[in-house]
Amino acid sequence: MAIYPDVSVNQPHRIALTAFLLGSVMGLFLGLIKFVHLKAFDFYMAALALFHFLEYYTTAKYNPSQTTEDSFLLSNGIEYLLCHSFAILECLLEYMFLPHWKADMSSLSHFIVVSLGYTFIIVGQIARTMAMRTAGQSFSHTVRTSRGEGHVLVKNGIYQWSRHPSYFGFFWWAVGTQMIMLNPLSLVIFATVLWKFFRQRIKFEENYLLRFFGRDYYDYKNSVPVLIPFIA
Ligand SMILES: C[S@@+](CC[C@H](N)C(=O)[O-])C[C@H]1O[C@@H](n2cnc3c(N)ncnc32)[C@H](O)[C@@H]1O
Repeated sequence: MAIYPDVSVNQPHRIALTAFLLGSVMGLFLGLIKFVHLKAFDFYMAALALFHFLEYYTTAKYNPSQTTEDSFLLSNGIEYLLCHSFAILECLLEYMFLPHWKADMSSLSHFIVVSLGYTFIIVGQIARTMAMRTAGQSFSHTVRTSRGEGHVLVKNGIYQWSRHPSYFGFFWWAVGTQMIMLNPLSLVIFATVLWKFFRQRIKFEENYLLRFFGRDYYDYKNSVPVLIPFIA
C-alpha cells in the first residue's frame, strides 16, 4: 500500500496551482469582509473554497493511496455547478434589487435563519471532515462496487451517530450556505436536489455494503440513523 499519493494522478504543479487558487479565493473573500455590505456572500465563497481544499487535504492525509486530482471534488457534476452558479446569481440579483432586505440582520427571523445557517455550515464541515478521517481507507469519493483491500466496516467515531456522516455533513453544509445568504429559491433547490441525490445514492451504496459486510451491516443499518430528514 502506497504511503504517499500516486504522483502520476496527482501532478504536483496541478495540485499546487489548485490549492493556491482555492487559498486565494478564500483569502480574497475573507479579506474583503470588512469592506463589503453583503458579508454573507464573502463567507459563502470562503466556505466553498475551504470545502474543496479540505476534500483533497483530508483524502491525502487519511487515504493517500486513493488520492487523485479529482479529490478536490471540483468536477462534481453539472447539477452541482448549476446549483452554485444559480445561488451566486440569486444572491447578487436580490442584493441589487433588495439591498436592505438582503443584508438586514435587525429582523428576528433573518437573525434566526442566518445563525442557523452558520451553525449548519460549521457542523456540516466538521462532520464531513471527521467522516473522511474516521473511515480512512474505507472512504472513496465514488461508491465501490467491489470490496477493495483495506475496506473494513466503520462503525466507530462519528459513524456511531450517523451511518452516512459525510453525506449528512455535505447536505447540512450546503443548506447552511443558502441560509446565510437568505437565498429562498436556492435553499429550496439545494435541499431538493441534494435530498434526492443522497436518497438514491444511499440506497445504491447500501446494496453493496450489505453484500460486502452482510449481517454486520444489516444490524448497523437498523441501529444508526442517517440524520438527513426523511431518509431512513
Ligand atoms: C463517499 S464515501 C461515503 C461514506 C458514507 N456514506 C458517509 O457518508 O460517510 C462512499 C464509500 O464509503 C463506503 N462506506 C460507506 N459507509 C461505510 C461504512 N460504514 N463502513 C465502511 N465503508 C463504508 C462505501 O462502500 C462507498 O464506497
